[in-house]
Amino acid sequence: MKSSLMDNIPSTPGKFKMEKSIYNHRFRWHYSYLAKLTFWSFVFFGLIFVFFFKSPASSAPSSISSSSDLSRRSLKTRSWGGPGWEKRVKSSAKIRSKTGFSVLVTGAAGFVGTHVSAALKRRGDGVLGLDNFNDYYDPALKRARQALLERSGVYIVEGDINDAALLKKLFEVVHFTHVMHLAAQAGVRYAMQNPKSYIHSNIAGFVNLLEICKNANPQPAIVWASSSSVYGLNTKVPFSEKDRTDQPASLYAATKKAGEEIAHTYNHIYGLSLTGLRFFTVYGPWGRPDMAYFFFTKDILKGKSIPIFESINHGTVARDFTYIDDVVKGCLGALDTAEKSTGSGGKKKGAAQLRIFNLGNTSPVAVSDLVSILERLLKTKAKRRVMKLPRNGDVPFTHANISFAQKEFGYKPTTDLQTGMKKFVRWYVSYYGSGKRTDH
Ligand SMILES: O=C(O)[C@H]1O[C@H](OP(=O)(O)OP(=O)(O)OC[C@H]2O[C@@H](n3ccc(=O)[nH]c3=O)[C@H](O)[C@@H]2O)[C@H](O)[C@@H](O)[C@H]1O
Repeated sequence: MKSSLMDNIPSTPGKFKMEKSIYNHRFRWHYSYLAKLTFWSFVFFGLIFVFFFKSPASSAPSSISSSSDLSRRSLKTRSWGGPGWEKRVKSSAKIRSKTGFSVLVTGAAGFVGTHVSAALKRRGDGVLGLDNFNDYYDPALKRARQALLERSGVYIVEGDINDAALLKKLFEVVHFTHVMHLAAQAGVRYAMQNPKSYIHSNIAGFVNLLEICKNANPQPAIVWASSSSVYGLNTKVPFSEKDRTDQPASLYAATKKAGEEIAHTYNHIYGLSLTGLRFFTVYGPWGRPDMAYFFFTKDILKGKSIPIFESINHGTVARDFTYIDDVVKGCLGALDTAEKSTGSGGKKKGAAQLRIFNLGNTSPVAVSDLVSILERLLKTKAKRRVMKLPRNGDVPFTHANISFAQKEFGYKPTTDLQTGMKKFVRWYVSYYGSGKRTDH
């Protein structure tokens, strides 16, 4: 008898210890009632599930909808999707001049991204930003840059370049003519601490973006940030685009070099127009706190000692420091001379443009001279701690030959380190005060 009761009642049998003969009818009634309840509960929760996971704000291709992804997405409310969001995206990307572009700027809350976005917007291009606001350095600075851009009409979508669904959606909402791809894991030395972040952003993220661009119709032209670090252990100076770049000294450099090779592949197979820009130690207002000139400034003001690297036999370590406004001009020049991609819907129709340019200053300065400039501007003596260049991926010097960029789009840097640092220090003091704040 017990077994038949168990057969009939699928759940919590202990609650139903009753005599079959007397309660037979009641049982059947309970059973059918429970079955209906269970059925409608399934329908109800099923509808809730469909509503939350299949709404436009969270639509994702099956490739990324593993259970862990789903739970992560359900915990973090999507910050994109919906009619209001699409309206904002369209308005930000709207071209406001006769010959303007519609540009997706990845890494728009980053240092170079913010300046480039503002410059494009100023001249009437439509600009939509994308940034994941990661905490590699103080996200508050990225938020402040975002606020700055918002005031000039640039909206930054919060998301990662690895998010295929988001990128796809952006290209559905806007027919971007250009992509200015500046999102990356930056920093040479940090690659030893967090190597995976470089693979995630600089390789996987770049490929993800190229996959979306190759399928877009029309395909955009892409200008993206490579790095002077690709020259690695090259000793021929000044560095020319024709020089060898097969000896990277850091994983950061290796991922940027990989990006250049990946760009070649997408250009070759799919007809994407691709221009890589090798930036040389870019500095200026709203800069990156992980860079030496930035934390030297902070530490000099605080009276903390600063490590100054020197190469073998007390040789100077030098950089071709390049001021942000000059780099922005280079970025715009590259965008303006970028030819259209030739493919559509993932198919190549003809040969497309593939370029690499150095964007440097062509006058390297020793790091110890940078410190002297900062001392003068800050009116404070630095506590110098000179030390041997650690084995951290840093190279002893960089020096750009910029004749190719000059020839192609008239690139001509005009700001020397003294002048540029003056502007940086003025911004730094107005933003952080003269050294008391410690939150960066
Ligand atoms: O051109 C690039 O493509 C790269 O430029 C930048 O790298 P770098 O040129 O290495 O700049 P940065 O770290 O400011 O060090 C400057 C100098 O200070 C020296 N340095 C550094 C730290 C220290 O404690 N002491 C020191 O002497 C150090 O040895 C170096 O000589 C970007 O960070 C990078 O993301 C990438 O864009």
